[in-house]
Order: sequence, then structure tokens, then C-alpha cells
Amino acid sequence: MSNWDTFLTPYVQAVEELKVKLKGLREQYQLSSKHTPIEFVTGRVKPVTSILEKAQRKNIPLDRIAREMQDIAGVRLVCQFVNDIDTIVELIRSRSDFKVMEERDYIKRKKESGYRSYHMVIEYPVHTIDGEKYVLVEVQVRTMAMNFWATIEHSLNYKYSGEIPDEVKERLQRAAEAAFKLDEEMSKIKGEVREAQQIIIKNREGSSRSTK
Ligand SMILES: Nc1nc2c(ncn2[C@@H]2O[C@H](COP(=O)(O)OP(=O)(O)OP(=O)(O)O)[C@@H](O)[C@H]2O)c(=O)[nH]1
Ligand SMILES: Nc1ncnc2c1ncn2[C@@H]1O[C@H](COP(=O)(O)OP(=O)(O)OP(=O)(O)O)[C@@H](O)[C@H]1O
Repeated sequence: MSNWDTFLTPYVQAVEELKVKLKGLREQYQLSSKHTPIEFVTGRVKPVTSILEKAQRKNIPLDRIAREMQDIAGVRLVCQFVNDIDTIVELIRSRSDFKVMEERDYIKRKKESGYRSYHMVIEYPVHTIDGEKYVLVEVQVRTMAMNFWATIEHSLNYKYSGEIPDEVKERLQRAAEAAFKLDEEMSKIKGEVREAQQIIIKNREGSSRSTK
């Protein structure tokens, strides 16, 4: 096992445990036939190349990355409507199995790129064979529209090694505005959308009963 594997093991465990817990919340909502504020959950441990690149870019000595690089472990919660984000943030704040250390609201104050999401940094206890170990995990909460934009922008950043041409940057900023408007419009008809989803769920339950 390399030193990196050993270092990253608790981060892998934290991401796996959190994914199970957060997906569990989604299932509870679905069973209660309430609107679920969580559409899907993803998680990842930052690739070593990306850790090294970020440590260099932010001037973080490698022996300090555990405290100073907050996104080595990351989970992402994606929802349908902007106000689902508030519900998720409250759910996270109310948990007793980890501690919220920081919150960054890039929805109220979007980033210069056009990026919008709600970020929370939590301290998560992992039980290892050497005892309890606390790791930082970055929790990103965003709508599907915000996620679509961020995914595309992330690919373009990769393609252009962080130097996106001005013309493409401007288009991305306009696309971010369009995504913001889409979220606003969807919020206005969310009552309608939720009713439609309830009808679909009821019909599905009805037809699965009749085929049993
Ligand atoms: N696609 C995209 N993602 C972003 C952008 N800004 C932040 N993020 C995401 O949010 C994470 C952390 O962002 P921040 O809260 O700004 O933290 P940071 O470590 O100070 O900033 P970075 O240097 O962007 O990692 C990043 O690792 C990305 O996953 C952006 O402009 N575009
Ligand atoms: N908190 C998170 N939860 C789930 N996936 C994430 C999270 N943060 C980043 N990712 C995804 O992980 C993959 C690798 O991301 P990576 O950490 O290399 O880039 P990044 O997020 O842009 O980080 P940075 O610019 O801070 O180095 C990307 O697809 C990214 O969208």
C-alpha cells in the first residue's frame, strides 16, 4: 500500500458512509411520499494529481493538507428546486453524527465564473483500527440546473487548463444567468410539478398492486 493509499483510506470511508446516510434520507422521503429535497447524491475522493496541483496552486505544504485542503473528501447533493437547498442545509445542520465547521453561500454571492452552489465543510469522525479519526468533508448542495452548468464549466476548464478564452467565459456567464432564470421559473411552478409527481407515484403504486 502506498503512503497516499494509507493517507486517503479514512477519506474513502467518510465518503462511503456519508453517501449511504444521505441516500438513506432520500429513501425515507420517498417512502413517506413527501417531496424529496434530494434528487441524487454523489461523492468522490480527490484524485492525487488534483491534490498535488491544488497544494501547489494554494501554497499548502503537504504535511498540512489534512487541515487546510477542505475538499479531499467531497459529497454532492443535487435537488430539483432552489428552496430544497434550504431544507437540505437545515437537515445537515441538525445532524449529531458530524459537526459543521464552515458554510459558504455561492448562491447569494455567485462566483465570478458564474458558479452557484451552497458549500458546507463538515468534520466527520471515522472509526479506524487506530481509533477515531476526524476528517474534513466538503458538502456541495446545488440544483440540477446549477449542477449542469458546473459540470460543463468544469469540463471546459479542464480542456483549456484553467485558461478559458474570454469569448467562451462570456457565454458561460450568460449560460449561468439562463440556469438561474430556469431555477426561478421552476420554483414558480413547483406546486404544479410536485402534484404531477404525486400522481405518477400513486399510479405506479396502483399498477404494481394490480399486477401482484
Ligand atoms: N465548475 C466549477 N466548480 C467550482 C467553481 N468554484 C468552485 N467550484 C467547486 O467548489 C469547490 C471548492 O470551492 P471553494 O469553496 O471556492 O473552495 P476553494 O478551495 O477556496 O476554491 P477552489 O480553488 O475553486 O477549489 C471546487 O473544488 C469545485 O468543485 C467554479 O467556478 N466552477
Ligand atoms: N464535493 C464534491 N462532491 C462530489 N463530487 C465532487 C465534489 N467536488 C468535486 N467533485 C467532482 O470530482 C471530480 C474531480 O474534481 P477535482 O477535485 O479534481 O476538481 P475541482 O472540484 O475542480 O477541484 P479544485 O479546483 O478545488 O482542485 C470532478 O468531476 C468534480 O466535479
